[in-house]
Amino acid sequence: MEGLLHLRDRSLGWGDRTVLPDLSLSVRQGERVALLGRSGVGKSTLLAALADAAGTAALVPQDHGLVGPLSVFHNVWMGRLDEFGALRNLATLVWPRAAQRAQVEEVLDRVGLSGLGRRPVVELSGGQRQRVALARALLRGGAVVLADEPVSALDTAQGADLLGAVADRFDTAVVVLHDAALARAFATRIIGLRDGAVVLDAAPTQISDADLADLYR
Ligand SMILES: Nc1ncnc2c1ncn2[C@@H]1O[C@H](COP(=O)(O)OP(=O)(O)OP(=O)(O)O)[C@@H](O)[C@H]1O
Repeated sequence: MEGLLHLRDRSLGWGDRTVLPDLSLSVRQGERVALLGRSGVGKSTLLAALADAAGTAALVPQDHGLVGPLSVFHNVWMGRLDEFGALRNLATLVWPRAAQRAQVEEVLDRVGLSGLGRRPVVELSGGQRQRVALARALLRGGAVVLADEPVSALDTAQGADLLGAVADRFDTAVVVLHDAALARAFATRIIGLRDGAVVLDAAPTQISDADLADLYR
């Protein structure tokens, strides 16, 4: 059965450089996938291909994809820009309505950034920026989220809490993580990449700590 996100016999890479040759992967509706593997193995490359396959999805890029000089409010509201026309978006940029502010404040509360809506993103810490990027995805919502190390700058408890928010908000998720414990707690399926291939693909309960450690050797 084809999945919600489906790649078949794809060679993924950049320019003439192949990173993941002959890759086939399906993500089914309702799955929460944790993508693990060493730095440079191709996790972001795979996520980019899944974003193309998804067509529409909430995205949390590794570099957060925020506009530094703009406020937290405006960066979070960007998650919903595609729902409205240019004029309405311009009006929101200049003079946000109370209801819009309230919607943004609700997701800011959820990520622990209450009251920071007016602050320019450039004035935030790395962990706060990461939470703004998560808040933007939570506001956007939708069926699928694709997130690249969305909690890497947070402590384990905060990371687990915010991954819980992601799990509550999205039916299907593919999340690059580097913390094996967080991956076990969050995921219904762990996919491990090594040497250009998927070498692990199973439920967390079927995967040993030694299997996970092997990914990083
Ligand atoms: N935009 C790009 N243009 C060219 N090469 C790229 C680009 N992005 C990644 N690469 C290359 O593709 C390979 C895989 O990178 P990728 O970012 O997918 O790895 P990763 O597993 O996500 O790494 P990390 O954990 O460090 O983020 C690397 O060799 C990298 O140099």
